[in-house]
Amino acid sequence: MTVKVGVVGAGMIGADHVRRLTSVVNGAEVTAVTDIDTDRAAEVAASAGARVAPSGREVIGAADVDAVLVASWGPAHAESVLAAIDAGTPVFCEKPLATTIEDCVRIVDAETRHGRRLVQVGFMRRYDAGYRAMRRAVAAGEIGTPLMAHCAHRNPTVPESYHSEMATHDTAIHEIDAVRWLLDDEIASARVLRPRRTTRRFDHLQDPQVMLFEMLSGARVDVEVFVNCQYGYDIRCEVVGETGTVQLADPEQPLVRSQGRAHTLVPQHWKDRFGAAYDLEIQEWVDSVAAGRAAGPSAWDGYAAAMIGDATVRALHSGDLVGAGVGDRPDLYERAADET
Ligand SMILES: NC(=O)C1=CN([C@@H]2O[C@H](COP(=O)(O)OP(=O)(O)OC[C@H]3O[C@@H](n4cnc5c(N)ncnc54)[C@H](O)[C@@H]3O)[C@@H](O)[C@H]2O)C=CC1
Ligand SMILES: O=C1[C@@H](O)[C@H](O)[C@@H](O)[C@H](O)[C@H]1O
Repeated sequence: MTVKVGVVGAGMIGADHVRRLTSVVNGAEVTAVTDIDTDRAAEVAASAGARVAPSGREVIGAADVDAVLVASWGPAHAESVLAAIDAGTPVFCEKPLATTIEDCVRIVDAETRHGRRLVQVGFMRRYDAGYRAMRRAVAAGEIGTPLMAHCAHRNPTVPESYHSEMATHDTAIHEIDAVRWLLDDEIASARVLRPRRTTRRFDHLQDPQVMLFEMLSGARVDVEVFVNCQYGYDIRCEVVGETGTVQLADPEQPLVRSQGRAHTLVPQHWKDRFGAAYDLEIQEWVDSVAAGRAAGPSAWDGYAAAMIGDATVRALHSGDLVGAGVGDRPDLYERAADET
């Protein structure tokens, strides 16, 4: 079966996913593309030989669309995801699932009423070979009971429109999901430390930030977010257990020895660092649609990340310890131990 995909949002990552669906992934074809920027939609649709649709309404539920990929701006995600659930259409939604808790709850409720999972959220770390190896090591008990995790998320620079809350909602949201999944645990509370600010920042931006999470098990997680680190895109993670540690491996790069120096390259962009993970994420999504069973990060994971994100932002502003209050996972979202 070839899965016919309709795309809502053809910006930077939307266009990259269209390229991926068209020339990397097996078993998929892009049939329709929409974007509020109609020139952009036309250009990206042409690159895939797809039709241009005037809005999401002409994509979601259309006869030539088996599944929908949502890569519009965060505030527009909920409308498309809810429309897809209403049409009974599988939907891949880039992170965040939605930008308000209320919309995340609406999505979880709609999917629960539907009775079958349709939504996958774009937390691509779960498809990265290094993170998968770490999760296998933790799950196999190789490091004993996890006690702590240390993470860092560094971007070289961000545009001026990036503000302090985005360090959580846009950036650390990946670590929030990754540690819940790596440790098979839930985040219970958050605190945020404000280190000395880099001078290479905008006045409105607290950068870096250090987020401190306590898991329900009592394990502690620290996440450094530093989005103007200048030197590259650098993602780090180490889980410390009772009898050992497991550390995220950097993607393989050649080590060059030349002119008395040894050096290797640091990726400059998330597209390069996680390119293979995005490929696998979209391939596994297409495969799950073809098989008729949703897998991967769920709407519940998107909701949980939003709850924890809100608590983290409140902690940033107040300086207090703030409870996340995620609550119990509904039965629909219980997952098999080997699932992503
Ligand atoms: N998983 C990951 O690592 C990444 C995820 N993202 C997420 O992907 C989403 C898109 O990000 P970018 O591509 O970087 O942004 P972008 O600004 O390049 O693209 C967003 C596109 O959505 C369009 N759009 C906005 N509202 C729309 C609507 N109602 N209907 C149709 N199109 C609409 C805009 O015109 C724009 O072309 C965001 O949610 C972002 O957080 C972005 C980068 C990396
Ligand atoms: O999702 C992403 C961006 O939206 C975000 O702005 C970056 O900080 C992340 O590294 C990237 O993975």
